[in-house]
Amino acid sequence: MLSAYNAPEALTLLASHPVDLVLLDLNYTKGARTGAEGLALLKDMLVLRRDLPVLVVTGHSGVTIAVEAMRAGATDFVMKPWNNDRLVSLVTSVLEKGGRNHFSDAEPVLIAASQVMKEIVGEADRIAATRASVVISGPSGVGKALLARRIHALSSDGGAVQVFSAEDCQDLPEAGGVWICRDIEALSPALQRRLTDRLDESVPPRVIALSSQDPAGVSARLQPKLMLHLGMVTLKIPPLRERPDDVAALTSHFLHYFSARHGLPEPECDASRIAALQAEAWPQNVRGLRAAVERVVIMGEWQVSSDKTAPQTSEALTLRDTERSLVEAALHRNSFNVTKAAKELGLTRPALYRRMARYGL
Ligand SMILES: Nc1ncnc2c1ncn2[C@@H]1O[C@H](COP(=O)(O)OP(=O)(O)OP(=O)(O)O)[C@@H](O)[C@H]1O
Repeated sequence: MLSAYNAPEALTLLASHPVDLVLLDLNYTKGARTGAEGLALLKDMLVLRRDLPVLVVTGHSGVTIAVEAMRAGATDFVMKPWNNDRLVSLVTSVLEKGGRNHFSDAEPVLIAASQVMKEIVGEADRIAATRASVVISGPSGVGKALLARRIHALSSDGGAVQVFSAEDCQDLPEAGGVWICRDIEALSPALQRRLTDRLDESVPPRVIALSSQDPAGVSARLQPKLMLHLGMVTLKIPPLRERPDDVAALTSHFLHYFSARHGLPEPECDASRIAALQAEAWPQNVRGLRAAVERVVIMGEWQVSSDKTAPQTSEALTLRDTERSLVEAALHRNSFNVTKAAKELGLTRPALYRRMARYGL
């Protein structure tokens, strides 16, 4: 049996262990009475594991909130103070019925501890149930694809989702439904026109467009008619270095997750370690932090500033920084004429676009 005392802990356990059933107190924080926190956690758990049996336990907030929880996907509820025999028989019958689908359809957990991420996730959840298209922008590795999958998971389009990249897209998908399109700004003018036509149809696909450009960069590169459809809702995820609260929460999540996944002990992590991680630049954002923490788990020790890794990191950073400034300078010299800048840099236009997207230029 596993116990968690707050939402991030519960989600981490769920992502890293084969859980058959959850018993969820709808007011798990001392003094909480409305049941709102329990309902929010229930929703997050069901995003992670659509078929997870969850029995909610409710007292103060009464039967209305229990009914709301059932509507949101809880399997059943028990009222406080509960009768032990009834609870045991309920648990047994749910376990006997339940399919044991532990990991197969599990989505990675989306951790949002900072205020800014909470607001973005709140907005994403709010529009998830609609058919609105959305643009999610933010530098590489911040979690755009993860947020897009969450929107899909919470939407009523339970069906298949088509994920494709505009960069190597020769044609649009035939089927409708939900389309997650990476690097939307790289869509060719012809495909932009075709996409606009599809979105004008009576049953258009729902497009979740992702881009490493900021919203202004996206609208500068897409045709105005297409932007009218896509730009209805824009969510901008800031780089990880601007979200220290998320660095702390993600580190503890990944430590736990990878320890369970690799069957290894969880390395210690104190406040000074977290402070050091919060001071890092994280050029690859959450993707970089995730890989760094997995490495710590596998190696069994923190080597972030060891002799072996430090030079590699700084060399990688220097190369990256140099490339970024070369690309930026060439673009400025050529007044953002991509054809001329690409020629000057000895790159093809798509290769330059890729770098511009990578560096958010
Ligand atoms: N808030 C988060 N909580 C947990 N994991 C996260 C979070 N954000 C990102 N990740 C993880 O970081 C990795 C990168 O995320 P994702 O692929 O969604 O980023 P992206 O912005 O779409 O990147 P790119 O633009 O390079 O495709 C994934 O493994 C994802 O699960």
